Amino acid sequence: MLELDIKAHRGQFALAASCRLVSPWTVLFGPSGAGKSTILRLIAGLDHPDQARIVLDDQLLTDTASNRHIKPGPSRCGLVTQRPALFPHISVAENIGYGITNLTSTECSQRIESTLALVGANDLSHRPVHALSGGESQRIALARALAPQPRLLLLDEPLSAVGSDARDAILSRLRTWLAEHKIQTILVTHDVIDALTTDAEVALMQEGRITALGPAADVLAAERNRLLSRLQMSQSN
Ligand SMILES: Nc1ncnc2c1ncn2[C@@H]1O[C@H](COP(=O)(O)OP(=O)(O)OP(=O)(O)O)[C@@H](O)[C@H]1O
Repeated sequence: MLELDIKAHRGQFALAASCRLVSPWTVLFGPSGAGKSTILRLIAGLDHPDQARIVLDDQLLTDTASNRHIKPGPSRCGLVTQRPALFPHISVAENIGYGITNLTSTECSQRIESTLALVGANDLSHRPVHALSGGESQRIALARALAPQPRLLLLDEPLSAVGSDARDAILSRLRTWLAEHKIQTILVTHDVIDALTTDAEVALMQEGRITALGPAADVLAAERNRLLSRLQMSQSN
């Protein structure tokens, strides 16, 4: 369970979010500029809040009142941003192995291989980073965040440049793997279908606030109906 109570300002934008995410897989949905990326960066500890208390199960990640926080990095959470920033001077495999600690080199190689399989990218293992396409870079950035097996994973539109069939396959494998490893995950997506097909708990964010939280079919009922009527209109034209 992830408990959030966060207040922050960015220029004119005010974020004030208070909620308890109990589902292991939450989709954070909302219009552009609602504050989705901002809240993920605050949870990851990369930005300073005005005030925050963030607790993951029994672990206090941030508490501004007592001035305590766990520093950003794999020991706090994994974060995949919209624009993957891979290390350009090392190989794909080395990028993925970067955050892995406490494993022998054989175990580390196995972990890299199995993580590459999860994102459907075993053939990219020895590629130089500069030779990756946008979608391939996103897969490797996702694998790099998964490899240390953090307790919390924050995914900000991680597969937006990957085609829909491949994305569905990766998300489906990922759901199973995350459940097996008990990794709580927040996924930001603009895609209603991603949220509906993964049967997610959805947090709706609008103007810096969480305005609804519940099963995708309830929270996204209006979006789903809009999508269906667009499909019907396109079929009748
Ligand atoms: N450093 C900053 N200074 C001023 N305004 C900022 C800053 N960072 C973010 N904002 C503003 O905060 C708001 C929320 O931005 P954020 O990137 O979190 O939205 P988002 O929901 O992730 O949007 P999108 O879906 O387009 O990625 C936006 O209006 C943005 O312009």
